[in-house]
Amino acid sequence: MTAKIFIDGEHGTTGLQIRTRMAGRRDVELLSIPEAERRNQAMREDMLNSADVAILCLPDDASREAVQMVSGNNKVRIIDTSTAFRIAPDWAYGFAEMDKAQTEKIRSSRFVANPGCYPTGAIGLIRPLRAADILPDGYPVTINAISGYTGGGKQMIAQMEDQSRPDAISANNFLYGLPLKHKHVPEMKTHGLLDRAPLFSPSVGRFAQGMIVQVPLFLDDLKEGTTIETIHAALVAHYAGQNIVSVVSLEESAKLARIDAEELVGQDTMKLFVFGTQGGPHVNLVAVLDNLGKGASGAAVQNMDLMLSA
Ligand SMILES: NC(=O)C1=CN([C@@H]2O[C@H](COP(=O)(O)OP(=O)(O)OC[C@H]3O[C@@H](n4cnc5c(N)ncnc54)[C@H](OP(=O)(O)O)[C@@H]3O)[C@@H](O)[C@H]2O)C=CC1
Ligand SMILES: CC(=O)N[C@@H](CCC(=O)OP(=O)(O)O)C(=O)O
Repeated sequence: MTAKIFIDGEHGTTGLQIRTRMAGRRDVELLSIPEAERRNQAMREDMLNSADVAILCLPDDASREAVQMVSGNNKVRIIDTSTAFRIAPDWAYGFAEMDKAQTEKIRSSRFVANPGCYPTGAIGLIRPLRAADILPDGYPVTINAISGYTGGGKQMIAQMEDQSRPDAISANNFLYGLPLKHKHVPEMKTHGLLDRAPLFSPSVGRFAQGMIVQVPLFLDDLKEGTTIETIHAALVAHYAGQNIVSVVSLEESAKLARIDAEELVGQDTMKLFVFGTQGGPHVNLVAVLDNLGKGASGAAVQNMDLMLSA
């Protein structure tokens, strides 16, 4: 059977990349609204209620409004890429690899919240260490990250690419989220299984896509006896049996002089690394992903495929 899919926000950054990933597929039929009508409420409502799966690629408020539009419809299933429902208890968090039970939750859920791009890296690194009791209660987790500028959607893309705009950004690399209240912190805390909100400092570089997320740790403050090897082994065990998240071997990581934020551009996978020196006091956990791949559009398609396999 062909599943009807409607991408609300199909002409935006995330929506367009989902459409590209669906091109040529025969198992799905894309319902579509012309770009000029993208904010036409009646057309959106009609499409939302005609779909088997609706993928919302909208700002938070518009996502909430879209969910309202299908409130009388108990057939359509929703994948929301915004921040609106990521810690809502009746929504499944769409990161299948974060936990052994998550695949089934996504498969059987009507409402799936696609994770944020930075949280995919951060939760991917932190949650296995919390689940294995390596990262103790109260540990002051810090998360530093750099994203390609497409992470800021159409507006930031224009600000970075069109220097004639009055609001053009000329910096090649900038820190933001300076009040330390980024919208991703609640989901990092909840799905990272943290008892204390992490301190998150994001940044943007002058490259379109790609991302590095770092979680540096002091070994002395982790579970007694923790080493770079035990951390690496916990990550390897956590991600065994799937092929989306890979953990790079310690030997391979030790040979690297640099990590490239653009390494996985165009791919829907994520790589995790554990850096440090054997016997040393610190480790740096690092995730590399495409903000629009496993960080957004690629993850949405993975979630859709799981839902359609129910
Ligand atoms: N870019 C990224 O890397 C990631 C994005 N996300 C999330 O995905 C969602 C979409 O982001 P992104 O694609 O980057 O954003 P864009 O700004 O690139 O695209 C958003 C699209 O939604 C449309 N839109 C905005 N408001 C409404 C409305 N009220 N009704 C109908 N359509 C509307 C916009 O139209 P118009 O052109 O008229 O404004 C645009 O086409 C956001 O919630 C974002 O947080 C998640 C992970 C990563
Ligand atoms: C570079 C940049 O601006 N990134 C965005 C995060 C990406 C995004 O749009 O947010 P979600 O992942 O929550 O959907 C931000 O910091 O708000």
